Amino acid sequence: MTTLMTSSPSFIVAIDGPAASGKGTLARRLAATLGFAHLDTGALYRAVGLSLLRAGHAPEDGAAAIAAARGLDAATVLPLMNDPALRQDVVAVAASKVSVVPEVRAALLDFQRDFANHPPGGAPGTVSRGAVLDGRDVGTVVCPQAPAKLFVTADVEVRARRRLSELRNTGAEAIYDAVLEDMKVRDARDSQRAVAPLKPAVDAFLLDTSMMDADQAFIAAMDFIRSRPAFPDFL
Ligand SMILES: Nc1ncnc2c1ncn2[C@@H]1O[C@H](COP(=O)(O)OP(=O)(O)O)[C@@H](O)[C@H]1O
Ligand SMILES: Nc1ccn([C@@H]2O[C@H](COP(=O)(O)OP(=O)(O)O)[C@@H](O)[C@H]2O)c(=O)n1
Repeated sequence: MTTLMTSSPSFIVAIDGPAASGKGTLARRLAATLGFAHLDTGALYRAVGLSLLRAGHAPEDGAAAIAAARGLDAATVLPLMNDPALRQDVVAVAASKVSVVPEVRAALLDFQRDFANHPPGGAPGTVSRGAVLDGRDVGTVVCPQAPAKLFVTADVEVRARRRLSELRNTGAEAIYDAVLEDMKVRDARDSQRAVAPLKPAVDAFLLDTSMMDADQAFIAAMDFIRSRPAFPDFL
């Protein structure tokens, strides 16, 4: 990852979209190509959901969710990012329930903004020249000043098939109808909540990946990012 000792502003790529639209796959590849740091903001909400489930609380328990979100810091969250337990469907559902609570969202905001503005480099104490964050409200709330915003989507049936094969590849037992239904309920909850609902930023580039493979989505996203006036000339 590129390191930098100057104080040039971080170039932020904000990627939002519904479940299994391909935003995480795209964000990881963009970050690797550009030499930027990557933050999967959904993993923060999943970490709150998972800690509630592990402590035996219902995901609807707002007070427990607020306490869990306030207790997360970089030292606890970053090692959790690759924990396979975060990827379970039950954790995704819990994440979407805790993410409705405004105090939970507020508790996670500073961490996300700090990551975007001071993205960590590959070695301790270094920073990257930019950051790619993916989630639901990165372009609208977390980093509304980001020079490159993308809204990645796909038909819900396509997304359900993608998530089904992803779950089955991890050895989980999953049924298409149940995955599709869960996804519809989660999409509705994410889009209809009062605070930071899932929606494209007004200046977001809309990328419908229903008929695209991951390579085609990557090429379209890179073309858009390179076309942004603030795109750094060192890349
Ligand atoms: N454009 C694409 N076409 C087909 N499959 C894709 C595409 N992008 C991602 N996938 C696959 O779909 C699944 C969900 O992608 P992911 O990036 O995790 O979505 P999200 O982060 O939006 O939930 C993964 O198994 C991934 O490999
Ligand atoms: N920036 C974000 C990211 C995720 N979330 C919530 O966290 C849940 C899990 O997010 P995710 O990105 O890990 O989910 P997938 O898109 O991978 O299925 C979402 O359904 C949202 O409810 C959010 O509210 N805001």
